[in-house]
Amino acid sequence: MSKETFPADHSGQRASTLPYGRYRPAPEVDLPDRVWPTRRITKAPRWLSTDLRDGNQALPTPMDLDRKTRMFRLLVELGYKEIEVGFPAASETEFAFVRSLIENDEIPDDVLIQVIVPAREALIRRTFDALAGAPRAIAHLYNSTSPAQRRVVFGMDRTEVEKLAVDHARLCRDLADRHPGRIGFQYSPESFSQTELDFALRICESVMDVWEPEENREIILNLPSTVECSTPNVFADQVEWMSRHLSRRDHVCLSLHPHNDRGTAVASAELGLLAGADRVEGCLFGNGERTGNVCLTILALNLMSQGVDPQIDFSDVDAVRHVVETCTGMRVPERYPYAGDLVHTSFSGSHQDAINKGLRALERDAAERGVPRDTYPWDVPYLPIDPKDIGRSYQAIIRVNSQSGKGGVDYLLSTAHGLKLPRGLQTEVAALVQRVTDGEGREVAPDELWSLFRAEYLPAEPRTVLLGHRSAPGERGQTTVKAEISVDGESRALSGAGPDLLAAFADALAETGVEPVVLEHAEHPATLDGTPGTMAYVRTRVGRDAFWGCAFGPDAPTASLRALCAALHRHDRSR
Ligand SMILES: CC(=O)SCCNC(=O)CCNC(=O)[C@H](O)C(C)(C)COP(=O)(O)OP(=O)(O)OC[C@H]1O[C@@H](n2cnc3c(N)ncnc32)[C@H](O)[C@@H]1OP(=O)(O)O
Ligand SMILES: CC(C)C(=O)C(=O)O
Ligand SMILES: [Mg+2]
Repeated sequence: MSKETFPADHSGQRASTLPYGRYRPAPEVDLPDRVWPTRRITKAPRWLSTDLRDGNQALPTPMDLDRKTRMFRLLVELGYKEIEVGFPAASETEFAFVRSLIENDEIPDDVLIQVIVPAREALIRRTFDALAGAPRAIAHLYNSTSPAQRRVVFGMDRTEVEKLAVDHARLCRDLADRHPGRIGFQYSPESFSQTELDFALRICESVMDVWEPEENREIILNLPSTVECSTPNVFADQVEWMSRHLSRRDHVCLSLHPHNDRGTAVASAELGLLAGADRVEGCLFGNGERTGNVCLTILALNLMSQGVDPQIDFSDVDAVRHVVETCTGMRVPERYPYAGDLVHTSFSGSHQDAINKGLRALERDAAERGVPRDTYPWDVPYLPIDPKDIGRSYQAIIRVNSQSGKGGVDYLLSTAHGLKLPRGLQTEVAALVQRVTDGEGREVAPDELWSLFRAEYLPAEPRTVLLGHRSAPGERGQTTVKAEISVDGESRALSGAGPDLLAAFADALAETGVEPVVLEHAEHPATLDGTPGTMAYVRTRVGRDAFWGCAFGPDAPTASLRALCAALHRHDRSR
């Protein structure tokens, strides 16, 4: 036994040349009695889709009027009740889109549109112009608050930035008071996640002093991680701290707007909800600035996977993906949670085996308990949810390459062709397929797998063909058989006896010079090329070797005897 320490020390791991010393860790939040780690998410938050704003502003080619309209209709259909429809002061297209929604009566009564505007007078006035005639809307005012933004973008100190927010909040209120419809307010201290908490609180409080939230006049305070810059637990601390310190909390809807710079926007949103947030802003499939906004699809389906109703209809996630890809010109990658092409697909053998067994167990248990399969509690290894629940078929769940094993092969042959291969045969077919996948370094498609199987085990023209047979009970419980076969085109009549029909046929075949011994036999009802009948599998020893053969027939006896002939055919071929 080696005297080396185990686990091996990592002294061989070298310091990188990355300039990590340039970066500072996110400050910790002083919140020793934080409660978010002990909580659970038990209901859907309020959702806001910002696909038409943050998503749109991040596209190489922003959506035109038609695409924006298509996206808006999709969001309504999915069940979003708060939709940020744009930045009307940004461009003619943005302005025209808001106008078209209002003028064409596109906004259902139970849907609130939101429009964003920075703390700049001309842009605020233009934004309210865009809202003319809207019975209800949310005006979303923002300005950045972090030290870096105060210093380099605004060249202002804290007091000046606070005044910027307050003055423009006041303008929003004046314009809203003159608007005939009902305008709600949202304020975002942009770059909240990089802002000192005491300043974020102070500026939110000052804006609230202007907007005066009260019973039936809620305002939304939206906490963006404009740039995600800490682990999600730190973000959760920031949110809990704000939630606890805000005055008028009962009249504030606390909203989150996580970006995904560190790849943890989903975790940040989830922990932020535990920390007391009421609402999440994000985009379908995580579209948005840089690495995107938090993905609304993942958040919703994560809830579903925990037994919580997300209140958004992702029952056909591929259709949603199609519309989003068409409207944005962006592609959802293969490994994207829930919606990527490969995320419900398994190539590796042990995964396929477990999925195959898990799906069969589910079918069996549901049937035994008389519960419809689609409502039976889901517990299939390697599949966090039933792909069918989000409108995906099982077709691509298992794909066969050199990493695959018998479970995968069995799954494909059983789902596509209704075969129930005996275990030993599964192993053999898997090895046959491996020779192609490994040898040629490629995947074998379901149709090719079927062709390979048929060519090997279901020979169209076996050497020995069963032309007919009759069986009868014989002496001492034996079965006798009279069979007519042709070998290499030459007809022969044979007879034999044995403990069952197959053994009797094997006995009869001895007259042809072979002496097969039936080792295993299985059969089940099946349909081949549209014809109903029986599929049979026979493993027989001939000499020192054993061979599987399979055959289809109109009835079980015929299929079984033909399967024995198929096994002999393989024996002959092997010589
Ligand atoms: C984090 C976010 O996603 S916020 C949303 C950002 N979305 C967008 O920027 C998309 C739409 N934007 C636009 O169309 C344009 O940038 C416009 C119309 C808003 C403004 O365009 P311009 O007037 O040419 O200004 P530009 O964007 O180049 O510069 C921003 C100016 O506004 C100031 N500013 C930026 N944000 C804010 C804010 N929230 N409140 C007040 N002033 C702001 C900057 O300091 C800068 O001022 P300066 O010109 O005195 O230096
Ligand atoms: C909420 C707004 C201002 C935003 O998109 C952000 O901060 O990321
Ligand atoms: Mg954003």
